[in-house]
Amino acid sequence: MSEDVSASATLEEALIKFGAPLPDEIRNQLQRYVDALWEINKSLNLTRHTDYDKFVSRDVIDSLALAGQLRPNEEILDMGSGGGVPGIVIAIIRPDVRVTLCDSVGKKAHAMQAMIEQLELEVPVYHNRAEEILEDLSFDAVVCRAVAPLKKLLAWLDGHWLSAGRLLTIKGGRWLEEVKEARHLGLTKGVEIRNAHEYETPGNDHPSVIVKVWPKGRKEP
Ligand SMILES: C[S@@+](CC[C@H](N)C(=O)[O-])C[C@H]1O[C@@H](n2cnc3c(N)ncnc32)[C@H](O)[C@@H]1O
Repeated sequence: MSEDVSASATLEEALIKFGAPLPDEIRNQLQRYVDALWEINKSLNLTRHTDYDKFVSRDVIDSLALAGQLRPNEEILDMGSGGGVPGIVIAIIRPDVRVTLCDSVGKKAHAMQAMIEQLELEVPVYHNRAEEILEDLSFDAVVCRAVAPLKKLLAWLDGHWLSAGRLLTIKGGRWLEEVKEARHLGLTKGVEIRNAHEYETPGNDHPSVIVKVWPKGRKEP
């Protein structure tokens, strides 16, 4: 366990913080995923973190927060999953949600495929840009973390809202500036944007925010 729980948290602490008393089987699977990713990351740069507890306290907590915004039976696309954050965590802790992973970089998609097989999860993994997938498949929500500024996400999803459903993206203290930037570029005209959930992560001064975006005219999803 980390000495300084204010700066980082163990997996157990992260789960307690989110009031997620998960069955042992799911908790063990989550631990297996974190261990597998950590092992792969020694040879392949899938997460920028070098500190295991920090990875758990930022990435896993973000994923748990996002998982809390999803409804039973929803079908979601994790855009730019990298090493599986938040998609693999959501697939493990929310077996009632159907997750699809994608990354535009082949080595990341292949590493995720290997972890999905190791964890025996039924999760499709695509080596594609999310926009390409949205040409053929439909989802209730697109989720993403640390992929791009809001202006880029909105530009990519423009014209794909029927198949994207809504966007749930994790942002930091600058999220309102990102909204202003996107508005200035005329990228917010067709959408509603709202702070759907705010939460603290260990060692961060600013709360993290889950920003929800959906097409104008549609009832808030
Ligand atoms: C900084 S990484 C973040 C990975 C992961 N979401 C996380 O939080 O650790 C961003 C990832 O998004 C991928 N990416 C960027 N644009 C994308 C797009 N339009 N569709 C799919 N993947 C994309 C990149 O290849 C990269 O792996």
